Amino acid sequence: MEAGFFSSSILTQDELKKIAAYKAVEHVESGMILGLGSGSTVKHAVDRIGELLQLGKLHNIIGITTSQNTHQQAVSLGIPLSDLDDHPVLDLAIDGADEVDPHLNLVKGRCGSLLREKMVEGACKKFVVIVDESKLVDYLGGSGLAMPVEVVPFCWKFTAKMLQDLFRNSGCVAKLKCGESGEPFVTDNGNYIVDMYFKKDIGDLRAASEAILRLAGVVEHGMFLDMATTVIVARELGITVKNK
Ligand SMILES: O=C(CO)[C@H](O)[C@H](O)COP(=O)(O)O
Repeated sequence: MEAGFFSSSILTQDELKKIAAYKAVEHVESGMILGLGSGSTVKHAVDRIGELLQLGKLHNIIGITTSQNTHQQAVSLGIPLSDLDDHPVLDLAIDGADEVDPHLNLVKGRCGSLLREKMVEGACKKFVVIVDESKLVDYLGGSGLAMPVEVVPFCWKFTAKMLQDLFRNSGCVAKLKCGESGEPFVTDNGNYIVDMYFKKDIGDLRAASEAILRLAGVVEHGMFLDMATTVIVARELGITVKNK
């Protein structure tokens, strides 16, 4: 584990995200096939990669994006893009996370991009996760915030009830993710998201993952187990880098 220290006073959460993002971009080398995650933290990393390309400090990068939003951002910055069909093995992916546990397991997908993120980040040799310290938890689900599951729209209430029943011992409440006007949030893949909230630790994460994926209406869940190779945490007192 490495640590670095800032000399400044109080930093905003967005400044911490930017610090983690810039640190992650230090892992990017010319010629890499790069997975570009989604969300407000990785947005800073994508901006920085675009800037380094324009300055001529990086060359021949090919990005593979995990959401329409990141795709649009990368296009606007002139980052050359491709996809997993043409590049099934990536050198590096950079992405944020909603929760990070002490074993570097993650909850991701509160922005709704978990399926493409899991496909892209599962295909990379190195996966660098960037977070501010608010994302650190003792166990997944421990923030009390949503653990997202992408489900097919067909009879989503049935699937949500099955998910809730699966984790009744952990006090699970499953709710449909909705937009600002109350309409169902629709993913880039045309699916819905059911958010699970837990009152207690769900215990064996592998068993939980397998049980969720066995439900026919489920497309993918937001637990990223044993995938991150490095987690960069920006804290008020400095950066911490944790390696697998
Ligand atoms: O998994 C994600 C999107 O699906 C994001 O990485 C996660 O939600 C963190 O977002 P942010 O960087 O905005 O805090």
